Amino acid sequence: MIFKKNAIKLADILDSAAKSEREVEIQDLFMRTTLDSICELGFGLDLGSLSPSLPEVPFANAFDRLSEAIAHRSLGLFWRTRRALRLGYEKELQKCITELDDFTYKVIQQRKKVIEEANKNNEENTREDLLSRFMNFKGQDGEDTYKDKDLRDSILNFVIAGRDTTAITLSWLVYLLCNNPHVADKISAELKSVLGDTKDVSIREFCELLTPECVNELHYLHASVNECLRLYPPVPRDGKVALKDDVLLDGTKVKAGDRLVYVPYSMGRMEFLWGKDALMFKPERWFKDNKFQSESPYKFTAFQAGPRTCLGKDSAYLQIKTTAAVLIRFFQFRLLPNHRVYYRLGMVLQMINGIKVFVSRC
Ligand code: HEM
Repeated sequence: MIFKKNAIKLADILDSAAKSEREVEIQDLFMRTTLDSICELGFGLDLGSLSPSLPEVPFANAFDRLSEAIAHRSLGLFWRTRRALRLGYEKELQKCITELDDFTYKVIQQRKKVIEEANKNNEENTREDLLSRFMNFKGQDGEDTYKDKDLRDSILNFVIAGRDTTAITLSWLVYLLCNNPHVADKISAELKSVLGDTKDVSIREFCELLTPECVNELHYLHASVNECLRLYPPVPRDGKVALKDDVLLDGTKVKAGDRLVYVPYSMGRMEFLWGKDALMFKPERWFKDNKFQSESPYKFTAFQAGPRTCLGKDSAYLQIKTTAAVLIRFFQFRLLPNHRVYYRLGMVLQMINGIKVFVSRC
């Protein structure tokens, strides 16, 4: 399974950092882990960004610059004029779009060739990645349902939605566990009670034991991930446009075309929603009578609510919990003294200089 494979690659990199007592920037490693996973799921492509040499990945680089440029557009005035004149961040944004387009269209053309070749040889196209599935859709006239531009948009949408969000959650989780080691201890105890004693088990053997059914039983780990998403939602603010006149629950009138913004970052920290200890990282708040209790998505808004709720939520939990279980079982993390963690301006709640940690084996 893709998530386990990449969790093992990540663990191997951390293992060598632990042996050489090197500091690591773990947000970058998580970004590589989730990028490789989503590219394999989405394109059926092994980008190899998590290989031991940690190569420069132009595709990922263009994504990061694009996110920052879009955030500048949403804050700045006169962006249409800047776009027309290709000034400042608008120039950068166009450059990033071209780089991402070139990469994606190349992948689409390569896949088309593979499918044409298979058709010629009367072989079935059995590839299961999203791109291949989208390409298999045909209209009644036998024509492709999705044109190249639709394929580009769908695939990039999945990469944008799936890479940063999951990596950012893992990064903040490590940050929170470094500051709350008693929570890491409780997760370790839960791993032991669900998987048994894994003292003499290798990382690969541990991953074998970690079936999706086992991952589902890790309620305290799930609660810790939810606490992390409550305090540090990867999509910290989100905007909507009203399609028709409406009245909000508190009586506020909304007109068709009005823009509304909701802010999961603030909602996750409101005392009237979460109590006096709203700012504390406390996985226990997700348990009632010793049983894990989920919250309404209109209160816990990290994945949004309603018909346009996140499509990748289950997949995200599976990857986050699988990766976190491996890391917590085999490693301990310590924040680098004097490394200050700051938010980065962007569409998502990334850290500007990442998160630097020392890592050691448990
Ligand atoms: C912790 C991880 C994640 C968080 C917090 C998250 C959050 C969100 C949020 C807030 C939205 C709504 C955005 C909007 O409409 O304005 C969304 C939509 C979406 N997400 Fe996620 N996401 C996560 C992981 C993923 C993953 C791993 C995938 C794909 C494998 C994914 C796929 C999608 C898709 C396709 C949509 C669009 C749904 C639609 O418009 O109908 N997400 N996500």
